[in-house]
Order: sequence, then C-alpha cells, then structure tokens
Amino acid sequence: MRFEFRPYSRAFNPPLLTCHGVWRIRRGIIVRLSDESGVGFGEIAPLDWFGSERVEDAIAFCQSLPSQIDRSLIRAIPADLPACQFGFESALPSVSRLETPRMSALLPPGERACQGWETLWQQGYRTFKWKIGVNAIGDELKTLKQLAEWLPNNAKLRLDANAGLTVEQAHQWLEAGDTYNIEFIEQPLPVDQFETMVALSQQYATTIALDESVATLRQLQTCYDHGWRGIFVIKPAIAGSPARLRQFCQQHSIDAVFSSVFETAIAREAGLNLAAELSCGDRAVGYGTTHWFTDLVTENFEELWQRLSPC
Ligand SMILES: O=C(O)CCC(=O)c1ccccc1C(=O)O
Ligand SMILES: [Mg+2]
Repeated sequence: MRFEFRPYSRAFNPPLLTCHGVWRIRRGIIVRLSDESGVGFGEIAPLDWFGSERVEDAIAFCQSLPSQIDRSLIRAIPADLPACQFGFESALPSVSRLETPRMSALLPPGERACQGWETLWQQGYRTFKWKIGVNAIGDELKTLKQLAEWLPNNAKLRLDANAGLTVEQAHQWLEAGDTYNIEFIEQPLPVDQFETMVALSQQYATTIALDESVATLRQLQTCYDHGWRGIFVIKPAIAGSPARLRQFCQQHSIDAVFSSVFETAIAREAGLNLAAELSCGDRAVGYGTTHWFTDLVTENFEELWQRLSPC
C-alpha cells in the first residue's frame, strides 16, 4: 500500500477548560493508505495528558516509515504508540457502521452550562456532560443544583472531574450525585488512587466511571483484572488497536461508555463504528463534541485531506 500522512491543527472555539487548564489547539495527523482496490483514511489524534504518545512522537513515527507499507507493519506498531495503532488500523478497509448510537453533549464550562444546555437540547441531545473541578467546589455545587432544577426530567446529566478532586471533594460530589440523580461521575481521582476509587464506588449509589485510568487497552485490562466493575470510558482513538479492543469487549461484558478525543470526522467515524458494534446497554456515547470546533468540520474525508499540506 502507498502511505501518506498530513498533520493538522484546529482551534477549539471556545477553548476547552478542564481542571488541567485551557486547551486551545487540537493537533493530529491524517493517514492515507491507497492501493489498486481503493483509498482509506485514518486519523492519529493523541492525548498525551491521558498517557498516549505525544503528537510529535506520532509525526516522528510517520516520518520514519517508507512510502510503501503493508499490514504486517501496521500489526507490529508498538503498544506505546496507541493512537498510531488506531490511526493506521482504522485506515484499512472495513465494514461500516450499523446505526449511530445516542450521544451525550459536552456542556460549556462553569455557569455557562445553565444556558448552554438549551441549544443542545433543541439539537436533540438528552444526555449532557459537565466538567467539574474547574472552579471552586462551592460555586460548582450551586451551579449543579441550578442545572439539575432546570434540566427536563427526562434529561441525564453526567459529571467529569478529569482526575482533579481530592478524596474529600470526591465524597462531596458523590453525595451530590446521589441527591441529583447523576448518571455517573467520571474519574474523580488521579490514576494512582485506584483502590480509593474502588472503595468510593461501594459507598454511594452514583456510579463511578474510570477514564484516565483506562485510557489504553493495557490499562483497561489491568483495571478489569484488579476487579473494577463500574463504568469504563473507552476512547477508541487512544485505546490502541481496534482489533484488540474488539477482542477485549467481546470477551468481557463491561459497562462501557465510548467517548471522543476531539477528533475530526475521520477518527470519529471509526470510533462510532466501534461504539455501535461494541456498546452494550443504554449508555449514550460521548461524541457530542462537534460544536466545539469551526475548523476542519467537513464530513468529506477527501476534502479534509485536500485542505492539509504534507509536513
Ligand atoms: O466524553 C465525552 O462526553 C466528551 C469528551 C471528553 O470529555 C474528553 C475529550 C477529550 C479529552 C478528554 C475528555 C474526557 O472525557 O476527559
Ligand atoms: Mg473524562
């Protein structure tokens, strides 16, 4: 196969606020594989603050490859380049999507969530996610109360702490979760506090979802082996090989929430295909994120490719 790649960079509009600070630019790489039977596009969208490779590592890897590659090379991409494993493997021909799963929309940060949900509701979203641990906890708990009052009864609300809470704050949020019937709280504590999250998960009705702790397939496997039976957030674009992810999900029945990493339409389609195939139960997938960008929003892969330049 002929292999080509083009890096991209797109601005968040507005910038994304998490407890780690502001994220302004999403960088990634589009991969193009072609042979006499056709063309396939894949996308490498690393998330280094989640423990995947950095975009620079992925670019260096792409630069190290010859312009003709084969499947055995793709199968041999090492586990420490999980976003590359995903990007190359999903550029290979495959059967496509069953049905688009229901999606959760990511709300604007802070108090702006209280207005922001309405447009998203009108667009058809019924599940919403709000980032916490960004501002003072007292203010955020007040905003949660308002949000919970204003959201229609058939809406679901999930919270994402991005590993930014203290144990004491985690208790406060889980208590609030029980009060306001929150669908789940994502990654309350840092990755090294697995046992504490297991203990917390047994003390409250509100379910805990691991996200940063299960970023790659290797971590997912480890947390499963150590007995985690809450929710697993799966971000296909950084989890690693889709074939190996498929194998894991088919072997173990886990409560999975598939989720975006702010990728373009290319990795999004591959991720949604996996979500449609592997999601079980009624968890909305976390792909309601396209409203965060005005750059590179096309669904046409060839057109997206044409807009980029080789590096
Ligand atoms: O999962 C969702 O609903 C939206 C996507 C999301 O929150 C996210 C997107 C990129 C990087 C990290 C995260 C996260 O879940 O922490
Ligand atoms: Mg998360």
